[in-house]
Amino acid sequence: MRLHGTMQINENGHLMIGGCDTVELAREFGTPLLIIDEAEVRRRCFEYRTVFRGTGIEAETIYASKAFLTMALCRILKEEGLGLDVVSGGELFIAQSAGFPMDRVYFHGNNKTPEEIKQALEAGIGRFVVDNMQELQLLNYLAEEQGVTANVLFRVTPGIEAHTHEYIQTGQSDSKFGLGLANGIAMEVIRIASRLPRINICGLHCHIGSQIFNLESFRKAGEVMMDFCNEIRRELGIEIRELNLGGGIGIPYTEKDPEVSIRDYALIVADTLKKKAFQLNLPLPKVINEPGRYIIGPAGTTLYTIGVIKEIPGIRTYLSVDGGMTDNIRPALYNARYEAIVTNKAFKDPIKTVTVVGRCCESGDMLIHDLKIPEVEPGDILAVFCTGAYTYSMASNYNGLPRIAVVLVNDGEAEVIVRRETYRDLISRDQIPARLNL
Ligand SMILES: Cc1ncc(COP(=O)(O)O)c(C=O)c1O
Ligand SMILES: N[C@@H](CCCC[NH3+])C(=O)O
Repeated sequence: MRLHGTMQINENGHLMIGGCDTVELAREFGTPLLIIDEAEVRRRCFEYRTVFRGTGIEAETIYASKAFLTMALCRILKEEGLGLDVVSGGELFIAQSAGFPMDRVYFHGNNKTPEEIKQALEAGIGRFVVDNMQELQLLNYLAEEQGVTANVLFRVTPGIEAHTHEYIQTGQSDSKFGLGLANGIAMEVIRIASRLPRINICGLHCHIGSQIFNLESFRKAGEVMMDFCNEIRRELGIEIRELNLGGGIGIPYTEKDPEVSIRDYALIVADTLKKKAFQLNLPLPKVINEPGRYIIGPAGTTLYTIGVIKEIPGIRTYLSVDGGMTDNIRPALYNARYEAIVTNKAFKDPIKTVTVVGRCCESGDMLIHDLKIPEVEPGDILAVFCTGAYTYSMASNYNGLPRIAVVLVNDGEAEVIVRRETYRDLISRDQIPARLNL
């Protein structure tokens, strides 16, 4: 069992995070509860932001909001000097509301609406990551209307299949994202962009997928992108100065997963770009990294209260908790694996294997298939590790379950950064047509 970030077990055998006793946190704030370890978020931001130092490559790190975004997190990211990748007007609005510096915002998405593009232009965001020809034309038109210029990166699908779950691969040619390299569409769109008055071409972007452990995929992506920079210079006479290599570094959810070193990642990227730049006589581009999971995943832990324990003799023990696929869809969606401990019995030896399930009306609502735990009883608290990324941000109200609260812990202090939803929230947007009045 791997403990993450500031986790410790105290003398009572309770799990501590950020100097707070998780058993106390469960009592004070209720469960399910997502705990974010602030020091660990900051440490990971710092690590990413400084990892290219000494490689001779200029680098910038922007956090992929889709992994988890709240206004408090925006403030932390701002202080840590990161930028922000947003994929919707909604994520942009959260950043705007938190006073995040707009010039550090990158706007992604394969189907941005005219309203979202206008919102982003008015906000004065740093970069649009243009995904397709329609968007390019629309962006130029709307920028013209506002009398501004849009700074643009082009999202390219480099034709690389990263070794990860097929639902989270994005770099292959047959993808809804980005401009194809092999079929010439990327070059064609950039050619058109170079003639559009309101488009300022800053660079290229690619993102080959998520939860990737094999760093060689990033080497290949770097090579393909540098070759493409060379072609652009040859055909259009444009020098590409910014290269966004996306996110996607994998994290160890369980002891079986390897731990990827972002130092190794930075060395591979720097080595690849330097070699290619030398070979092709190209300027070294600035590298932009876009991690989501790496920054927030291990910094998050979800607390649940154990409820019904159902033993089917000779087959299995189901241990039900008070959350499930509504606060963490990943096991159901990607067959994702997690580790957990009973936080009030952390010193007790495991004596049996159980299947941890949620409370939704779905047989697929499983959180952990085989968890070894000590003797437990209803009311014990289960802490599931590494749940910061793509959990709260993918949460739903399925089965009328209110979304869970999020608490930020640091140095023995715990503060709510997202309050728990109430039943009132569940009906707050409902309207009853007058004809249905009683
Ligand atoms: C364009 C883009 N950038 C960055 C990310 C962040 O990926 P990860 O959380 O795996 O680092 C994603 C998600 O896969 C993405 O689609
Ligand atoms: N939501 C996914 C990753 C997809 C990232 C977005 N491109 C996950 O939980 O692993």
